[in-house]
Amino acid sequence: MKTRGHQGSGGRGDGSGRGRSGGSGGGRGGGDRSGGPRRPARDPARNAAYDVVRAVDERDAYANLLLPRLLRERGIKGRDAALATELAYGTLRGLGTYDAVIEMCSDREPDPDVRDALRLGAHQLLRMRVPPHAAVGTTVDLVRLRIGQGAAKFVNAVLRKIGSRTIEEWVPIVAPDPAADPVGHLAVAHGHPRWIVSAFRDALGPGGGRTDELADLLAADNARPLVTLVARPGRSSVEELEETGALPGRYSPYAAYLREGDPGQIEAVAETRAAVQDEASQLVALALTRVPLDGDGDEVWLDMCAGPGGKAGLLDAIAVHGDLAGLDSESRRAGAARTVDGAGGGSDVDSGTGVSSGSGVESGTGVSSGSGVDSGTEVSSGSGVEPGSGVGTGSGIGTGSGVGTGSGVGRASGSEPGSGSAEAFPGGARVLAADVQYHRARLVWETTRDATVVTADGTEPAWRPGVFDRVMLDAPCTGLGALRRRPEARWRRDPAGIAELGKLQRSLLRTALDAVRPGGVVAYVTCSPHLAETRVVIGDVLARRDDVEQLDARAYLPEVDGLGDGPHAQFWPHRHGTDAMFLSLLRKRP
Ligand SMILES: C[S@@+](CC[C@H](N)C(=O)[O-])C[C@H]1O[C@@H](n2cnc3c(N)ncnc32)[C@H](O)[C@@H]1O
Repeated sequence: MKTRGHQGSGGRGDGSGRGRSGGSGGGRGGGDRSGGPRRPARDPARNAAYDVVRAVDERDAYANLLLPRLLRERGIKGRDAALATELAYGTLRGLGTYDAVIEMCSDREPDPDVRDALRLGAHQLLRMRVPPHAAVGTTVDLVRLRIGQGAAKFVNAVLRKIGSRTIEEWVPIVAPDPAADPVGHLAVAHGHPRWIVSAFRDALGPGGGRTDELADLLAADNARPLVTLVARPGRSSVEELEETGALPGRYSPYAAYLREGDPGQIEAVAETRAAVQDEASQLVALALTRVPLDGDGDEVWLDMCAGPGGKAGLLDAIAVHGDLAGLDSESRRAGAARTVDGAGGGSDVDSGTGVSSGSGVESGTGVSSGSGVDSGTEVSSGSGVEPGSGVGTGSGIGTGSGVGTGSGVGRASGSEPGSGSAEAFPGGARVLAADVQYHRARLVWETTRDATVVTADGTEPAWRPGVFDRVMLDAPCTGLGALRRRPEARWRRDPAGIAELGKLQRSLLRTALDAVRPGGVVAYVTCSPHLAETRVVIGDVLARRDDVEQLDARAYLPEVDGLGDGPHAQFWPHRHGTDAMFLSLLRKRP
């Protein structure tokens, strides 16, 4: 994983001169490795952190998947686990800054394995409260054990030089002059690729794009996020989560912050009545359910890109049980909802008989002709929608019948819409959750209760146009809004990928708008504030159609300030403590 190419324009600031490494002056120190890497004998936290940083660098491993596995396999717990986590994630977040300092302090390009050890040492010296002698000593020990004596000498010399200054002293030396190149300066100072800092500045906009606010945003990206839980309405409650030590959320009526511990150990989470979900992710789903619809009916909702199921899990619960803690139902739902009158024509949601003639979505037996999901298609394992194969009645994943023979993700029995609560949405609603990837659709199936789940490509819809009352399009995106959760992600993203994603986002938005009925509403959501994935996509798609009206999304989130100038709503880590989630609400004109 290279970082330098993404950084500011360099700038050896005050010209203080390159440090000399001293020592044996080499990455590997004369090839004294004896028979491959030795087994780490001690300091399990640093060894685990080093292994994670190496794996990310060498083979593009995902730190947030690998680290928990290593901790488990090696029996690393408690303070050691916390130390390993801080070392690995902090090092990966700060790579750009540390590489600039390492470059200044080395007389040659270190070998990749040595460079990773230097990064680990630099993080301890510059951003952790590890005493310098311990930071240097433990890193040198690790290098001696894992790489060799010569490399250890080199690392010792470079780390001593790094430790001779604080991070505040290093930044002016290694980063470009902030007056001449503010973006380049912030990129190095806060360890972000330059193009991402630029994109954030653009997204913060003229009022918010002040350098100090940009710096706050980048700093928030480097802070470890709180684990936020969602208590799915009708299935769990914030009070239940509070009993486990969690604190109530700031904005979402369903949010609770976990102060410590493994969320998987919480009973409500284990039973999928609650889940880990960023607060902004909860709020964009909630906002979609709060928009009054024009016209009759509010019973069939589509989550078009549902995997792994965070928003689908909440929508599914609200659909069945109502927004138990949100706006009152009158203001939320101006449109009169039809009551569900059992199976048959005219009813959009029904339990027990599948998606049947004239109907929308239903749990139970799959998808049949004349329904919300077209006949002639099969939603099949791993391959999205295969045309021409019909919809069978074989078993889906889990119990009962699914969509397509042995292939879809189905549900054996639906509960009666609205059956869980007297305060249910009038008439109840049902969610069809789709994802193009079978394994992600499966995760949706595991986390939802009443939703019907299918593997389907949203760009080639397996459903008829105009059948859904509400559509959630949580589009595939760069994820630049969630960098604090994925420590290495910022170094992996490539601005070149945005154009390709943009095509997919436009295509999905067009089909989402086609899928919703006149008077219904679409939420276009990204976990990225990048304008090319947000406003530009909306602008391009709406420029080509006159049947869509853009709503002021902020009006449906009255509990949240600072969402921008509208009509979109943009969350920010430094303002809201959430991911930088973007929401646009679009109504199909009646
Ligand atoms: C941002 S994620 C959705 C996150 C999800 N809504 C949640 O809250 O957990 C985007 C999802 O879109 C899916 N996806 C990508 N292309 C798609 C397509 N053409 N049709 C349907 N889903 C697609 C991806 O597999 C991925 O699961």
